[in-house]
Amino acid sequence: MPTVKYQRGDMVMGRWPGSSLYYEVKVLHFEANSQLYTVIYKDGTELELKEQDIKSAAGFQARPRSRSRSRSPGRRRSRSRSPARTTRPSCTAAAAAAVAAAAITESAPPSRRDAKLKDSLEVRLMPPEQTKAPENNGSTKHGKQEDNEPASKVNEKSEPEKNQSRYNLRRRKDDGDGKAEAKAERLEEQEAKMAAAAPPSVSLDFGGKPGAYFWLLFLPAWVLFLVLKVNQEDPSLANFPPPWPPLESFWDAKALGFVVLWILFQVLLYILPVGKLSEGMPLRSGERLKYRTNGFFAMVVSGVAVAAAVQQGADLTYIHSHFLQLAVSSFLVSVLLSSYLYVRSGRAAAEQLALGGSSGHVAYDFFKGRELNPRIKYFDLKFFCEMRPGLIGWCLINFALALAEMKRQGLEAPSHAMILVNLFQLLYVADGLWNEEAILTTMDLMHDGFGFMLAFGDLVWVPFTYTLQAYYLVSRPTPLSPPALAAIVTLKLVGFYIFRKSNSEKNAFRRNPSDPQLSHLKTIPTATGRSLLVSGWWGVVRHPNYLGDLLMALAWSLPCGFSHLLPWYYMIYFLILLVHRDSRDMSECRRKYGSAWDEYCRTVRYRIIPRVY
Ligand SMILES: NC(=O)C1=CN([C@@H]2O[C@H](COP(=O)(O)OP(=O)(O)OC[C@H]3O[C@@H](n4cnc5c(N)ncnc54)[C@H](OP(=O)(O)O)[C@@H]3O)[C@@H](O)[C@H]2O)C=CC1
Ligand SMILES: CC(C)=CCC[C@@H](C)[C@H]1CC=C2C3=C(CC[C@@]21C)[C@@]1(C)CC[C@H](O)C(C)(C)[C@@H]1CC3
Repeated sequence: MPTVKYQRGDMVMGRWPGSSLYYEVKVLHFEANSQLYTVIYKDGTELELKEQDIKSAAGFQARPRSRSRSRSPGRRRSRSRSPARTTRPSCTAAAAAAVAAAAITESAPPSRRDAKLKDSLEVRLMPPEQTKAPENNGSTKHGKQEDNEPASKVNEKSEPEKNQSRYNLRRRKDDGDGKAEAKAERLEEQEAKMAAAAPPSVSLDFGGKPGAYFWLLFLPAWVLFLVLKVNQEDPSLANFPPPWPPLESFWDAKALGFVVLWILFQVLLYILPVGKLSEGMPLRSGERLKYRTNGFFAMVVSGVAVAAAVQQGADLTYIHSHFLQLAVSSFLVSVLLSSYLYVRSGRAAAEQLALGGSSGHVAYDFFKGRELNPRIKYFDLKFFCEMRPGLIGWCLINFALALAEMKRQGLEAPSHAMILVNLFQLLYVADGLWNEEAILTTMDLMHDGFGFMLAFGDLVWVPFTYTLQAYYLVSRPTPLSPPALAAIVTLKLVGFYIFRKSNSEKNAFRRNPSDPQLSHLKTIPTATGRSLLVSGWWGVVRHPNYLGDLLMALAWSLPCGFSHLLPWYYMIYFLILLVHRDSRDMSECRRKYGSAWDEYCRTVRYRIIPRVY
């Protein structure tokens, strides 16, 4: 039975991942299964550390002040420059990177010095509060674009503070020992392993364990409610509950057949060796997965196939008349898929699990998803489900609903409102698939596990609730005046512009921070080595992409008029989803980036809507 060396509340020295620096940390928790301690640094960053990365404070000595002045400023200057411009580092991680660099260059043997220095700069160590340099003048304020200070200058400025909290980086027994180099290598290996391990969930979102049960029951029930509601002649809220159809009408084997065929058809298009192979963001293991980003191709081929089928006499209005059965069939597929995902996640290695999905509670983990990138050979299940069957299916259903409207209302062509809804949503999906690579830097792909929430969201929620506006219009003619039409189109285009530009800016920056086209942007360095954009779109609000998306959502509902709440459902749901996503992302980024995130939030004060929220 292993003993727990450090107890909750103990103040100890914790090594910062990727560096040899130790900072004072408080032990919050010990997880027996993973043998990891959750510790909190003074800047609020929480990390999981192995026992060997924790030392008692007595094993350290404060670093003598005089030695840090002996380095060559010229050399440090060249190394401390970041490819993308950064804000002045005096009170941020860059200062600590310089501090770390200084400390390491003194203690490492000359042959390893450069590599160590480079490593520490790449890591951009975030100091605990007391290592920060003083906020010396107004020019250090973020938002001002300045060159990086040479490391020496930063060090000298922060010297008084540094001495309170900097510690000798080497273990004492390494002093003067010729084997230091080999030890450093072993240390680096340990660091890599530590970074790869999946820490257990620290806090559970979505209401935790009881929340998981709630969502597992509520989400399918809500889709059923909406589908039944939109079929009511008078879908007003007062007309409640919607009539319950006979049990046998929920099931149609042919509908299940169509759903399965559609998914298989999309699988076939996905695996065709057509289109670019894009690299995902680095995983905790350092690996970068490859994704076949041929979504736009898949959409075009699907469109041609559907058109050919209609030409051959296929009646797409079947989708309208069997909406409920198709939704139920897709639900069954999503449950089977989620069960498979949950079972296979039991065999996944620790570093393949999402940080938030390994609570150990079956319902929660089933709902949230455990495995980050479940794959069958090169077939990435999460990426495929998010971008193909449901998303392209959404357009197919919208098109079928336009045909159903013509049939139901005896029209030669779809109504203006139906055309707007179809074109707007087609543009949204086509854009998502055209820029498919950008999905690789979104929360779902980078952080969320693949479980019921996303499987159901991708296969049921998107195709059967995002089409409600078109479904609503099938039997409810909604005339639009030319000025209303023009105003709605303008709103859609403005929203789309903000959405696309901001998403592309972040994606380009995450892929290549030194992209010359982004060199005008100001950034805040963080302890993880990644920077945060603090100007451009991401300097206006913290989620400019959500703002654009919400404006587009408004433009999708407006063509349906104000007679009922039902076509406004997407707008309301989306507002709640994005506000919740924003707060999930805030806590995740706070955990990841510590005080650099706080600094970003101080600089960019509003979350989604400038000057409002
Ligand atoms: N139609 C729909 O149903 C839905 C649409 N969407 C849309 O999908 C798109 C992606 O959304 P989502 O995945 O939620 O979130 P984002 O694409 O906004 O990704 C958030 C991540 O971006 C990074 N980031 C945050 N701030 C900065 C910054 N200042 N500089 C650089 N990187 C930053 C962080 O990740 P890191 O630092 O780790 O890179 C953060 O975790 C959005 O346009 C959204 O509107 C989303 C949900 C549903
Ligand atoms: C309530 C519930 C079941 C929520 C699940 C949420 C999912 C429906 C959404 C999570 C993120 C999504 C994204 C898109 C679709 C909806 C889901 C899956 C998206 C693919 C739509 C097209 C966009 O262009 C996009 C690629 C930016 C977007 C990415 C996020």
